[in-house]
Amino acid sequence: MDSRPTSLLPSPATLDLDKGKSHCGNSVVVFDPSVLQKQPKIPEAFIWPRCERPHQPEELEVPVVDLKGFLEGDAASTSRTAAAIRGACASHGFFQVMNHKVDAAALHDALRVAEEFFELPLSTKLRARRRPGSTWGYVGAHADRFASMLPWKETLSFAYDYSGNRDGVVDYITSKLGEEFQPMGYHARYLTALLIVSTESCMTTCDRVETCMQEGAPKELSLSIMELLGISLGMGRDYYRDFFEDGSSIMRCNNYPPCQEPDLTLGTGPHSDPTALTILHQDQVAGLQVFAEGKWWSVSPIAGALVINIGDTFMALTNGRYKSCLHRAVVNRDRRRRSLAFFVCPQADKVVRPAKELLVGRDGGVPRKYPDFTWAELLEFTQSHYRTDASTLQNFTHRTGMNKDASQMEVS
Ligand SMILES: C=C1C[C@]23C[C@H]1CC[C@H]2[C@]1(C)CCC[C@@](C)(C(=O)O)[C@H]1[C@@H]3C(=O)O
Ligand SMILES: O=C(O)CCC(=O)C(=O)O
Ligand SMILES: [Fe+2]
Repeated sequence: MDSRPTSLLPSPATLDLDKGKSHCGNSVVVFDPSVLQKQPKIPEAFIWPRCERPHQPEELEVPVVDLKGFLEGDAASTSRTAAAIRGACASHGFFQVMNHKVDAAALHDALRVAEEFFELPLSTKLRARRRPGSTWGYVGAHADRFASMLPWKETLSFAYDYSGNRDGVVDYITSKLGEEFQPMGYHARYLTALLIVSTESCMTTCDRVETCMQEGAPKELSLSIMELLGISLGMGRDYYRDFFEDGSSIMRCNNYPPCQEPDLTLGTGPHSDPTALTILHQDQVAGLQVFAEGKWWSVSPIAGALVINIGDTFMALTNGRYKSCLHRAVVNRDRRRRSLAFFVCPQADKVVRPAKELLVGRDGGVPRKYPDFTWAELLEFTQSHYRTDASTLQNFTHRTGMNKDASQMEVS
């Protein structure tokens, strides 16, 4: 007889939250990785349809771009880098960057800090759980929002304010977990700063935190990539840098525990990121897969490199010239996997609209593919109305009635 748990309740690995219901009407359940990772049969809710199930694909050859020359102002190196990025973004939107000035020790520390959080007892983590509609906080398997095809992961997310004020992170952690967790709050603040800051290895950790906070350096890597994207599109280096300068981004730590039936589930389901750009640090355990040329490919970690991918919002800004590509994360039997995703987003109310230079083709005007929208609108759609997948932008367009003749819309 099949002893598979049919639901998440009342397994010891799960817990009723506030005896409540989620906003979609399901019992609110959470999963405890310390129990679930040892269960020989995973609960039904984590099983994905056969057509979505993972396999071991070949490696996708994505360009590994060395940022050294560009960051030092070398013109020849900058145009080679921009050309490599142009090729990747026009086909699948994925590339990796080396010599990005985020030091390896800082990334290692960031993963360790995230791990410290994920190893806390479930009841403690739940004190920091994300509230419906918010991007902040701890989430286990998205069981508060969805009832089936649950992802085999837990996440901790923070809004990342480009103004350089990260005290909100400390306040959030201490208000949810208690004053005794203030050091972890500072670690989390440190973590949000580390991923995108230029640091010098001789500085102590404290010095680095202070530098991040005082000089507002944390946004530099994402804005450097925006410069390269601008150059690669012939828009000049400042165009997207300026657009994203006051951005409102999201930092997310993902923890994918081991799973005894890894072939039946997914760590993160197939989706395109709704955001503009994602900077991803994976630990040394492979798991990221990209759908290109009609099949799934692996994008394995390269020591020292960060994975960059274009999201739906940047695809819309380029009227579809640069692609936001379907990807997912798989899990495995023996090793937990961790990743840090920095989702770069425009300021919430800024209108996302392609520049007129990108609406000119060989034979004249090119019709608009997407309507004007704001990041606040698209974010609200993904959090309240639609589970992010391959067609988020398309469905967002239809749902909001913005599919009126987009080609007639005003251009900037
Ligand atoms: C705005 C966002 C929604 C998600 C987090 C950020 C950027 C990526 C989105 C997500 C990771 C895409 C896969 C599905 C999702 C539900 C997840 O598995 O976490 C998405 C995030 C979310 O809706 O919380
Ligand atoms: O963990 C990964 O490798 C990818 C996660 C991802 O795609 C996401 O969080 O959007
Ligand atoms: Fe993603």
